[in-house]
Amino acid sequence: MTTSKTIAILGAGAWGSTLANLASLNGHRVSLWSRQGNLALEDVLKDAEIILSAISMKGVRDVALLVKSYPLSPDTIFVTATKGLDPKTTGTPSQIWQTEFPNHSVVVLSGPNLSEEIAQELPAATVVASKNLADATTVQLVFSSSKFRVYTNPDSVGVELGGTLKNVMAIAAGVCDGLHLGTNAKAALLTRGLTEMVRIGRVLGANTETFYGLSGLGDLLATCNSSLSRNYQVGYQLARGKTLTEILASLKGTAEGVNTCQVLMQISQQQNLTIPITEQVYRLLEAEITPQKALNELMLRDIKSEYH
Ligand SMILES: NC(=O)C1=CN([C@@H]2O[C@H](COP(=O)(O)OP(=O)(O)OC[C@H]3O[C@@H](n4cnc5c(N)ncnc54)[C@H](OP(=O)(O)O)[C@@H]3O)[C@@H](O)[C@H]2O)C=CC1
Ligand SMILES: O=C(CO)COP(=O)(O)O
Repeated sequence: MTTSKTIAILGAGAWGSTLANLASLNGHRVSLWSRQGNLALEDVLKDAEIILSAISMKGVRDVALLVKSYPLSPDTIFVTATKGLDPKTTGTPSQIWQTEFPNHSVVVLSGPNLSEEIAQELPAATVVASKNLADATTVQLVFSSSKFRVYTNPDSVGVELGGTLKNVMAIAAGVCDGLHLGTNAKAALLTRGLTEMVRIGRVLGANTETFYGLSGLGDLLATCNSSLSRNYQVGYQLARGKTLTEILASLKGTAEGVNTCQVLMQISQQQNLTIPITEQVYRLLEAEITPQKALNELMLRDIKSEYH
């Protein structure tokens, strides 16, 4: 346990509300802010020792700029729990927060954390990442409980990218299950998907090892095997013949993989990266191909060594 902290949580969606509850249960003073709530941002930020953002990617920059217009204590720690990439800069949410608040510590929180299971008090684990171990440890203590086990990691880029990149693979996994391709196909997809995540992560400055931990492989397994995942649902319903517009219209909450996939296509062109699974997911989301055609494209690529 740690001394009681004053915590502002920005974003009262599924994840922000769940994290707010975890911190409250540990005895912290938590205020939850969203555009539609009745608390004023200024009041929520006043005295905050920790500001945690669980805003969808599309709102992160606007909210960061809004927060910037209020006075903060120089010791306030930012925590970001968003899993997405910025279409404007191709950067991560933590990079946005760090750019806007260069003198503050920014900690990433990411892991296999389907919020509905955590809200049901089922056990789960996560990672808080920062080069500043003291600040990561502060956040670890805030959230740790018998139901929520929190690890630290110094590789914040790797931890953040694990949670972000797996969303694209979760769309692919949903397609795989929606087409009833079987267990072998799913194992092949997830394993090659992890290779692709590592390939992208390395050019963006992540440690390879991080992708084999909770925030990489762990989150890949959770999200790709659960119908609770919105990204998985997008893929599953595409395979069942729905259009993306129809799916997004009825989806509860945010499926970040749709936007992430577009940003990854930009990154792959800039960095000359080969990301075949992401590319097929992109073409499918753009309605350029059918799920069956995407499968064929992947199966009939040039044969090669597993290490490439
Ligand atoms: N749900 C989960 O299981 C997990 C989700 N995440 C990640 O957390 C993030 C949020 O997910 P989740 O809570 O599920 O999503 P929801 O769609 O449930 O909630 C999104 C939140 O972001 C806010 N928001 C969206 N756009 C803007 C904007 N332009 N300006 C201000 N606020 C905005 C919404 O505010 P408003 O209500 O005002 O629209 C809402 O509070 C995502 O990046 C997701 O990948 C990470 C781990 C687990
Ligand atoms: O990130 C998540 C689980 O770790 C939530 O996944 P979805 O956003 O696909 O629902």
